[in-house]
Amino acid sequence: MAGSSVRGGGSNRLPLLVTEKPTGMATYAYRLFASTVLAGVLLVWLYRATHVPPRSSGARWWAWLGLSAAELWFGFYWVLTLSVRWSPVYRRAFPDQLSRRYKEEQLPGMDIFVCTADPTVEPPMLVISTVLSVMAYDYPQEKLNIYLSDDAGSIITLYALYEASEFAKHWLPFCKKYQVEPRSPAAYFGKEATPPDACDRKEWFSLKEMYKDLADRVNSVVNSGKIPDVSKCKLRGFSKWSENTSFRDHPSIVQILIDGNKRKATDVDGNVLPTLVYMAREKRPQEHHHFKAGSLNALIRVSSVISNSPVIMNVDCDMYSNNSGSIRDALCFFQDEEQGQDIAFVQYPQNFENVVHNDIYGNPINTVNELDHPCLDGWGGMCYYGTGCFHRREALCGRIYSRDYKEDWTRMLSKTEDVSELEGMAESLVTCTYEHNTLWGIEKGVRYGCPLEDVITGLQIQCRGWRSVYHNPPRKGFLGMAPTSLGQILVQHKRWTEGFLQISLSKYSPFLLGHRKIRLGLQMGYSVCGFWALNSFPTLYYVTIPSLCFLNGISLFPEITSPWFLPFAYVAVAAYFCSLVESLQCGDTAKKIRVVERTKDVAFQKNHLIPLGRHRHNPQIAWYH
Ligand SMILES: O=c1ccn([C@@H]2O[C@H](COP(=O)(O)OP(=O)(O)O[C@H]3O[C@H](CO)[C@@H](O)[C@H](O)[C@H]3O)[C@@H](O)[C@H]2O)c(=O)[nH]1
Ligand SMILES: [Mn+2]
Repeated sequence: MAGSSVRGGGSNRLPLLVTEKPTGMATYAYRLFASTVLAGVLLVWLYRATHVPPRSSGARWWAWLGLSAAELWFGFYWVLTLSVRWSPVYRRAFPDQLSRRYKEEQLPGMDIFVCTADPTVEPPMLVISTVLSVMAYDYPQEKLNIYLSDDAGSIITLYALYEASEFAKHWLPFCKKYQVEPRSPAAYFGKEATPPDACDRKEWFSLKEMYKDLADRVNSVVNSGKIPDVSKCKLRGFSKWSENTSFRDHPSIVQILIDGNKRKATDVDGNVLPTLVYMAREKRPQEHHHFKAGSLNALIRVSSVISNSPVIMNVDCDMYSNNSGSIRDALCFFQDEEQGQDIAFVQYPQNFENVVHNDIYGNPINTVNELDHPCLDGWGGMCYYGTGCFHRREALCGRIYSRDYKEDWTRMLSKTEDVSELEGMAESLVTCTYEHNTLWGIEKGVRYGCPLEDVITGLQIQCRGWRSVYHNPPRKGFLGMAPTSLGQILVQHKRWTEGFLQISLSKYSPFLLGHRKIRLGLQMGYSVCGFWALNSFPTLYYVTIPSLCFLNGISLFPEITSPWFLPFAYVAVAAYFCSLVESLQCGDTAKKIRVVERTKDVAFQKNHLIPLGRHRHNPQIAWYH
């Protein structure tokens, strides 16, 4: 793919990042092809306009009218899709250069947010495996701060997190010593049945055993619904739950499980551990909580008094870090002197671990990951889709981009020593009423009031002058769970398409909100998803009406011997052929089979990890190999 490339960094230094474009030849060939299709589309429109049957032909006239409208729509939609084919860019980061340029102590602090909402569909073991995977990033531990938002306000999740904080003391040094990948213990032990050569066998088995014990303890608490009394003495937070507490009605709870500042918070090798915080914002039945957007905004505020790092990363609890180098990769973008100034966020693709190569439901979304997103990036604005994304805190909190703004990457919060004072302060920021009459959810933080809050948030950030980039390294940054049954897929797609359509038809449409603020290509790029749902009407019309007319002897298309037949045939064949080639190039296969149940190690899963049949996307399959 590499054609021309733009280098970042100072002119006499090696770059932190390189931006590559396809070769000139490939681009011109595609554009030439696209113009022939455009000519075909115009001819189809011309045919429809010049061969309208007389009004008196009744059904034929009506069918003709509908068909013309459908073809007009398809043509318009195809023009929109040109924007996500036009000029892809591919980014490469050079973390080695980052470490050459900056000493470890000069690297910025990093706040990582994990969201969970329901311990029955997102089992605590899944949540803490994700938490452990992000705690184990290859990054100075004293600069890492992990926050878990629990929208279920579940004491069991806090208990699981407490267990995870103890296990981390063994897991983190082990990961570092043996360069373990991936660093989610569930995914790692699920994949590796025996110790790799580099590992000390005894150490490996004892760690695996320790993990099994942890899973046993957590799962037995999940099953009994009661946490052991001895654990209760260990954390102040446990006392916040009372008889009347429910997930819809409870006070705010902030518990710092590991205080990275404290000397005693060290792993078994004596290295500091990352800060680990549990948060359940206050919930009252009469107050709206704004779902995930509300919890992300609460996390932004809580973290602002505990660590206030200039970079924030967020993941869903079912999406673990699969690459311990992602933080350093992302920093190459923010810290590049030439290209990084105006970057607000770096979005990683959504990849799934539970799909097979020939997935029938198209879950791997290969063309979107390999082509659409690089094109959005090419227009200066990859969208934000809610997980696997690194944000500049200032941009997320509403700052308008200006050339003179210089980020102070090394800023540190002068921390209050007293942990319970800090917790109290943080708790006061996540009460139900805190956001009343503020700009939270409007101009600040993640937007409220729309099913795709993340996409609008990203668009708003771009409208404030910032740019965003897409990074898709060979070793995937994050792996999540894809829905596996037709029912679940339909529900998810309905939510996405509805959400996108709602945006496109509202005042937040990329054409209105982005007018003169983002490039036309990007507005069109957003609209590809935005208007996707509308395709269903012309498609339904196209597959039913002409067939019905055909059965009744009403002709709507040119005779095969007529020259007008050519544009119809060409447009159809060219469009399908092009999308087949694209899919194959992006890693799809022509074969499609169903996601298969993984039977490997089922006994291990059953006994030691998550009770099967709990995860919402995956009722039949345990969520790891
Ligand atoms: O009230 C809520 C509801 C959800 N979540 C969390 O939000 C995440 C995503 O929710 P989920 O129901 O799993 O939605 P998906 O459809 O799987 O998520 C996709 O679509 C969402 C809406 O665009 C994005 O926010 C997600 O990042 C993206 O993975 C999960 O971690 C939940 O725990 C909360 O924290 N609070
Ligand atoms: Mn999900």
